[in-house]
Amino acid sequence: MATMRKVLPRRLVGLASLRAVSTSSVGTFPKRVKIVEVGARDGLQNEKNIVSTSTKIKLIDMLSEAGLPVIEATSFVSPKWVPQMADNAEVLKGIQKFPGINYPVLTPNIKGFQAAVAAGAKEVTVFGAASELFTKKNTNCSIDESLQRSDEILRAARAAGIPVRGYVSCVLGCPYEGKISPAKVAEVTKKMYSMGCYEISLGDTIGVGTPGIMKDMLSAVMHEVPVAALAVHCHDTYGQALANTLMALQMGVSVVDSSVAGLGGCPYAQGASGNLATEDLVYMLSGLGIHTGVNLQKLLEAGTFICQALNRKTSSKVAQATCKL
Ligand SMILES: CC(C)(COP(=O)([O-])OP(=O)([O-])OC[C@H]1O[C@@H](n2cnc3c(N)ncnc32)[C@H](O)[C@@H]1OP(=O)([O-])[O-])[C@@H](O)C(=O)NCCC(=O)NCCSC(=O)C[C@@](C)(O)CC(=O)[O-]
Repeated sequence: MATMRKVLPRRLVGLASLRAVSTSSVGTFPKRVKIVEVGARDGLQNEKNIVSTSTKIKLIDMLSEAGLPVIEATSFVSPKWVPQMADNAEVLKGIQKFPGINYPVLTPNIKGFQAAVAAGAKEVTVFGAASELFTKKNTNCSIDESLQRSDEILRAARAAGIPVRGYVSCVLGCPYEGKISPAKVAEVTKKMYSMGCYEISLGDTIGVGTPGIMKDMLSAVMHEVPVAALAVHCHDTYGQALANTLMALQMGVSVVDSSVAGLGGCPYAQGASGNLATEDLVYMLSGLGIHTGVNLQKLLEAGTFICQALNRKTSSKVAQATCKL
């Protein structure tokens, strides 16, 4: 390694180590992981300054070039609540649709679903939470009402042949209620699954979880919902996102949400910081010999592009390491 450092610029040392796939036991890790890239939606929704539509479109096109299999494109929420997503239809219509890549969009109610379909959405995502107070702050309703809204969308989507993904937020803690019981997470996740969500992403919305809490929560949820239908979505506020994700992988989860450059945060979750950086996730999975289909170099370019557009430093450790020549 010391020799490599002398010969190769630091940027390439990192990339070279990616090729040195670990031959040690990977235990029960999945052979493949599907990455759901949420940077263009979760990453940008919290930005105070409005990002131009053309920048959003270019970012998504670059992420498509990098080979991400699922890219959340935007959300059809109320522009009064999240002004940054007001150009949802233009973004969805403007992006290149790569064959084999899904571009789901968030829909909070039937109005959002209808607007999404009119703009050409082929997949939508409903979102709820395991916390009453967060649900109220985020969508101005109770958990039950939120589930009813999701159910209405699921019925309409079924009739239109549109697959629906689901989110459950605050699975490892809530900014307003604090601790959330694994039983409550399991209950809400089970309801969403029974209503017809093909996959449910469990969100550590404010990034307070640690691997032990992730294990307890997932154990409870996996009693109710098959692990093949679960994903994890970790914010990195306390630097635990990669460790929490690794725990989930060891427990059989093979779908992981992440955000290019570690962008992210929910405007209605006080204290929420960025997501797990996709670059860091891809680097770790690659080192474990787990297939993602993502081209790290192109992903890094997408991260550089959006950070320059936002005039901010990347939160990805891999991007930081590979840029300092
Ligand atoms: C759910 C509502 C709409 C309720 O908001 P409300 O104010 O109770 O709704 P309303 O029905 O009274 O409507 C208010 C206005 O919004 C309009 N409206 C109503 N719906 C829509 C729509 N779909 N699209 C466009 N416009 C809409 C509606 O027409 C009306 O307009 P007005 O008559 O005043 O001119 C609102 O609370 C909302 O949009 N919330 C979304 C908040 C949000 O986007 N949060 C971030 C996403 S969740 C997240 O980030 C967490 C996650 C997923 O990443 C996972 C994790 O980390 O845990």
